[in-house]
Amino acid sequence: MIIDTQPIHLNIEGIDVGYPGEKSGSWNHVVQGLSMHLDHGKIGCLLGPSGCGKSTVLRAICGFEPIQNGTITLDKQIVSSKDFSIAPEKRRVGVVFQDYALFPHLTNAENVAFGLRELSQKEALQKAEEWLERVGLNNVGARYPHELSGGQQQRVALARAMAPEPELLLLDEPFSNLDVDLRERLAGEVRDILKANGTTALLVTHDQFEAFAIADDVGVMVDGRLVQWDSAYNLYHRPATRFVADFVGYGVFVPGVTKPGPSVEIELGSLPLPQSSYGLPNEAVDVLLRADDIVHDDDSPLQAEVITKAFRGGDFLYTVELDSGQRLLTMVPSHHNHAIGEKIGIKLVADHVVTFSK
Ligand SMILES: Nc1ncnc2c1ncn2[C@@H]1O[C@H](COP(=O)(O)OP(=O)(O)OP(=O)(O)O)[C@@H](O)[C@H]1O
Repeated sequence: MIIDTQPIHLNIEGIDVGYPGEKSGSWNHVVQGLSMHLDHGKIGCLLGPSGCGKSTVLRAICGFEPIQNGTITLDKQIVSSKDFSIAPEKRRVGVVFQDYALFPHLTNAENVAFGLRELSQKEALQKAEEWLERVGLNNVGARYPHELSGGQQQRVALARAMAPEPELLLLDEPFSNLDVDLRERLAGEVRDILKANGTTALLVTHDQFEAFAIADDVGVMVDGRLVQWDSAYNLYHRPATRFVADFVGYGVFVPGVTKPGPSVEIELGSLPLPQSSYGLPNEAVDVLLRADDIVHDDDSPLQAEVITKAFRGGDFLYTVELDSGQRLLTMVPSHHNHAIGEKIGIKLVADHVVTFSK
C-alpha cells in the first residue's frame, strides 16, 4: 500500500486568466503564468496590491472564471484547463467574501444551514448550531445577522462556508471591513479554527499583517504574476525581488560595494554577505536595511536626526537621517519618546543581509 504523506491538494500550473478583450475571442490577461500548490491542511495566502489579480485567481479556482492556459487540479482531479471546466457547484469549494454575503431574511442558524441541503431541516439546523459554537458564537442561532457585530457576522459567514466541509476554503479579503485590532485577532482565531478542522484554505488580501497572522505560506503577486511563494519569515528576511522587499515590512535601500570575504561595505560599516548573495567584488549594490536592523542605543557614538515618527502602540517607527543625508528606519520601544529634530544614538545590528544589483 502506498501512503501519500504529503498529498498536494490544490495545484495550479501556469495559469493565464483574463477577461474578454474588445476583439472577439481575445483576452486581456490579468493573471499570467501563475503556478503554486497547497498541501492538505495548509493555509496559503495571495498578498498583493489592489488590482494585481488576486480575486481573479480565487474566481478561477471556484470555477467562476475560465482559464486560457494551464491547469487547476483539486485533489488530483483537473477542474479547470483551457478547454475544460467543472461547474462551480461540483468543486466542493467554500468561499467567504469580504462583505459576508449573509441572507438578511434568514436567522444565523438558517444561514449556516443553507448549504446543508442533503440533511433534513432539523439535522441541518442542529449541525448549524454546532458550527456556530465551533466559531465561538453561542446562542446567536435564532437571531438575525443585523443583530450581530461585523466580526460576529464574519464568523457566521465562516461557519456557513465550513459547514458543508468543503475540500478547499477560499477567503476573499474576509476581514477588510473590520477595524484593525479585530482584523488581526479574528485572523488568528480563524487560523485556529481551520487548523483544528484540518481545512485547506487560500486567502487573498492586500494586508501583510493579516497574511502573516493566518497563513503558513504567502505568495506575493504583482501585475498578475506571482513573484515569491514562501514563508512569512523568508519574505521578510530573504525577499526575492525589490518589489517584495518594499511591499513586505519596513525598510530602506542603502548603497554598498561588495568585497571578497564576502562582505558588503556600506556607510555604517562592513556586513558579512552570505556566499549565495555574492557575485563579483567591487560591485555596486543596494543593501536592504529593515527597521529592526537599526537599533536605538543612547550610548552609541553614531548619531542620526529624527525626521518623522509614527506611534505604533508598543513602538515608534522613526525615520532618522545620518549627516550624509542617508535616511534609515528604526523601530524603537515607545518609552523612548524623542522629538523631531533631536539627534539619537543608533547602531547597525543586521542579521540577514539582502542585496540587489543596481
Ligand atoms: N469582470 C471583469 N471584467 C474586466 N476586467 C476585470 C473584471 N474583474 C476584474 N477585472 C480587472 O482585472 C484586474 C485584477 O482584478 P482583481 O479583482 O483580480 O484584483 P485584486 O488584486 O483582487 O484587487 P483588489 O485587492 O482591489 O480586490 C483589475 O485590473 C480589474 O480591473
